[in-house]
Amino acid sequence: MDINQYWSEALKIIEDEIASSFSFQTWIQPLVPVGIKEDKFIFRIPDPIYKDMVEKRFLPLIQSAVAAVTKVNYQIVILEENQDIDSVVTQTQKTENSRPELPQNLNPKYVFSSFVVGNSNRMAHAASLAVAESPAKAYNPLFLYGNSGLGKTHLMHSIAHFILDKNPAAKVLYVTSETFTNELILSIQNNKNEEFRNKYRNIDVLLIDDIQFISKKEGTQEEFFHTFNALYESNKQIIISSDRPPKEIKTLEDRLRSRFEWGLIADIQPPDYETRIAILRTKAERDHLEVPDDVMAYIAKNIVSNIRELEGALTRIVAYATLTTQKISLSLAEKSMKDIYSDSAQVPLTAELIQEVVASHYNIRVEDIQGNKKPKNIAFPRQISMYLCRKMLDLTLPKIGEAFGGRDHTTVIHAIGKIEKQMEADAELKNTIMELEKEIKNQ
Ligand SMILES: Nc1ncnc2c1ncn2[C@@H]1O[C@H](COP(=O)(O)OP(=O)(O)OP(=O)(O)O)[C@@H](O)[C@H]1O
Repeated sequence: MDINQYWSEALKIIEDEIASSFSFQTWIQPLVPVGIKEDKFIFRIPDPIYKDMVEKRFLPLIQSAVAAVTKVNYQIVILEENQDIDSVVTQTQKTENSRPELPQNLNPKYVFSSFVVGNSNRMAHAASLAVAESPAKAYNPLFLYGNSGLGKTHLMHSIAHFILDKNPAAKVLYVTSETFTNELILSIQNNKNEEFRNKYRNIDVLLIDDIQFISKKEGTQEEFFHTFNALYESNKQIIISSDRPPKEIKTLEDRLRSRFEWGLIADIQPPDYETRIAILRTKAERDHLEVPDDVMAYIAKNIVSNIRELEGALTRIVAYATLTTQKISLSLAEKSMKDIYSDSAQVPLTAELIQEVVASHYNIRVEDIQGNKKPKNIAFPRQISMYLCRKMLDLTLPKIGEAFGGRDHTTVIHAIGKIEKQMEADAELKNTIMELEKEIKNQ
């Protein structure tokens, strides 16, 4: 078994042990196993703010699950954000292992061959391929934009894989703008600005995801401006993604906006019906699933604007069939999707909807939930709303922060952690939150 297989077996054990599936999704699923070195089973976590919480609450459980699967009592190590995997092993092993490793934050499944091309993404796909084939020669920068869940990250990782396959020595760096910001702040705090600059300016290809989040951060914009110039002037490729085009990113400095427009801007639109069906077919084939055509058609008709949700619906139907030991059929699909999609066709599930329901329950105004006021009678419902947004919506932490008046993602994670902990101790609160969740679903 390889490390990923070990981890997927261990995950099953952990999932059985953790009572709350939400805790499992929030704290355990983001862990990415990256290597077994000597007596250590090593993970990376996409956001450093999770590390502390995972170590405090779940380390013994992770350790025993890994031991049960591997039959070895590994020490569990979660890497620090900038920590290199080699820094946790001894010198002897380092020399044996000199082959460059794939950047750990690239998803191996996000490659060009698994990307389904349709009218909605043809241009973005062609531009990405051109950039991957001739970095810094075709379009520089390449700016990809589109709504959530439409394949921007998939295309960016595909470019990185393609370049690395052709030239394993290429220095390719993929980061989210959130990581860029966090690393910049850390470098300032620790007086390591030189190191930060070396890291970001000494590369061949920089891919930076979700750039819209630097819009309110002047210091980050300043640093990114210099990073951009240094790379561009030394003829290095820059690829940027955002949920909107440069001209719609508010409070972005003009000098950055104009640079983003220097190269090629390509948008990704929601897929048409045929592409949605093709994506579902590809997924079913890849996962060796037998899914009747009418079931595919049912999913593709109901989920139109987000590919992550499209794939999620298929997964849900397959899971439902397995759990209830039935064959996948149209009626089973209808039943399994009823909870989420029946009424939501009229009122889409959004952060605003969650804020409205919570505000009305606590008798406060939605604007207060979204605003900055600190009294407990407002701050507490706000934290509950953040928790529910994370639980019920497919939104990243920065996107939730944005829905609450542009708050930082650390505030969101703090709120989620706090509400989770209080729910464990307070059955009444748990009940209230479950009722709110039901009410939101029934809107
Ligand atoms: N054309 C496609 N073919 C196959 N799978 C796709 C396609 N587009 C998106 N997907 C899949 O949909 C999911 C969401 O895509 P991705 O994470 O790239 O979206 P995104 O645009 O970066 O969203 P966000 O802005 O929320 O980060 C992924 O699992 C991805 O593999």
